Amino acid sequence: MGWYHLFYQYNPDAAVWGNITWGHAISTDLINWYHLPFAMVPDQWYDIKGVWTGSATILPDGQIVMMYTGDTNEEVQVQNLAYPANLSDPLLLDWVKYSGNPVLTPPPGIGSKDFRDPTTAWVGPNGKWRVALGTKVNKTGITLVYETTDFTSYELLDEVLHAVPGTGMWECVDFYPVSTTESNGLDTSVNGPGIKHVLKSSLDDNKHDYYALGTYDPISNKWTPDNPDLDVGIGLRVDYGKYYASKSFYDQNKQRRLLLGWTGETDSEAADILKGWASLQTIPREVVFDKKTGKNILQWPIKEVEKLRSKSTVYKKVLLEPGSLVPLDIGAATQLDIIATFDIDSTVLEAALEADVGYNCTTSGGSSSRGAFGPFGLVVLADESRTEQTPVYFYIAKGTDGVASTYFCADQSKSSTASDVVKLIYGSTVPVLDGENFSMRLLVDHSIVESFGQGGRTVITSRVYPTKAIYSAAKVFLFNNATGITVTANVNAWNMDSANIK
Ligand SMILES: OC[C@H]1O[C@@](CO)(OC[C@@]2(O[C@H]3O[C@H](CO)[C@@H](O)[C@H](O)[C@H]3O)O[C@H](CO)[C@@H](O)[C@@H]2O)[C@@H](O)[C@@H]1O
Repeated sequence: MGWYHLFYQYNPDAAVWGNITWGHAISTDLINWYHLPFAMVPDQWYDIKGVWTGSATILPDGQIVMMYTGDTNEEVQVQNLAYPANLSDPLLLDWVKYSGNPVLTPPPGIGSKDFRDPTTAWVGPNGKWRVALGTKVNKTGITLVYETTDFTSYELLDEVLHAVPGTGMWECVDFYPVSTTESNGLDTSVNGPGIKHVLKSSLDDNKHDYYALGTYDPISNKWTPDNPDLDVGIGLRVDYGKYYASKSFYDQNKQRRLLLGWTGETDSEAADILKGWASLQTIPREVVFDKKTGKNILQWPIKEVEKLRSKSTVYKKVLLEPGSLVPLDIGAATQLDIIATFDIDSTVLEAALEADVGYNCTTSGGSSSRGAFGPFGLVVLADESRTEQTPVYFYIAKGTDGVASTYFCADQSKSSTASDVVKLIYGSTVPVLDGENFSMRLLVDHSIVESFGQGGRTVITSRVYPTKAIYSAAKVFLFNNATGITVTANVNAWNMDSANIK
């Protein structure tokens, strides 16, 4: 009926985790939101210690089944059901917990605190619904699958969907198909030729979201990664910054798969308590398979965010000599959408024998550390003298084998003069194919910078806490700190209006 519903983990009592309740917000465009009364509170023995993560499944007859983890009075993780009290209410204000809860308790061999976060259900080859859950046995992260016809009684399938030793507890598992040939998203039950499946897990041990592409055989209920060296939890990350417990859903009206993610704070808990809130939802992202590389997903801010764009400033062919810094005059630079491309003379790169072998964003000296072919990119949330700044950049390294690798990094080391803030340098490699220039898109919004490298092949979410580079004092620069290449930049920057949150 035209509304997107977001249900989220919320503590009504404090800006720290606890008393977990289901917050509820609605939107027609996923950008402007209305907060509604809580959908569910911890008030039953089977969820009194918390109404934890769950997922909705919309059945063919329009019924909505909500399955969620409850933390019981004895701190056992169980799975429960809830339904909208009135399906014809477009706001879905009231939720009824199923009288037969819990519908699932930890099976033999699974710890009572290691059994949570049911996925949206999909239909198996026998017509039965399948639901996946995260768990661990010893240090092996595992996805279990249950089958059901009515969502009230379940059978655990013998085969686990997937398991990866050493990855620990898998939280908020997400499992969905992507088309390798079409650009539209797919409903969760779709499978067949031209389809790969993404398996995503949030690793409790290091609080990062990992994914891998693979093939799902519904007969054996086995998912096999395309590249076992890049398996779930040991390979690609959904986001290389502060980003966790993301979940996707299929937007049937616009035939796209959308991803919502949680970004916590990287300042102190005391600061969160003082300001009275903590954590953000990132701008929703559309997810597709990267047909060019065939090896990763692409994440891109939903089209609707562009409605917030106001004044546009364009810079064409800005020449960035080695060591240069160019201010961009775009007014108050705290709410921005910036797209920038960078061209280099590739013959210089080809002629080089090796450069920065073993480069790593996190252990590098950041944006001020100069190499032959990087860093170059944008500096955002900077004050005039750049005592505070958040650079986002590319860095090209060349191995002894002559192969060049490009890194996409975000450097928070000088993002704030405040002392109680984590200031890491985030990032990873990003595939840049022959003939492509280097491209990035940044969404800047006061204390968050969402950076999308090469069309969303590598994504980094940064939380930053500038004290000087705020409001009209916030500036943007182009920079090239490489010693061996001149870079030509093209930029389109939009100042962004605020979203309406009511
Ligand atoms: O709210 C519970 C749901 O959230 C998830 C995924 O984020 O689990 C989070 C988790 O950690 C929270 O509790 C910790 C204190 O016990 C706290 O330190 C942390 O900051 C919180 O996010 O909740 C469980 C239980 O505490 C813990 O094992 C997780 O890491 C999801 O799995 C839950 O459904």
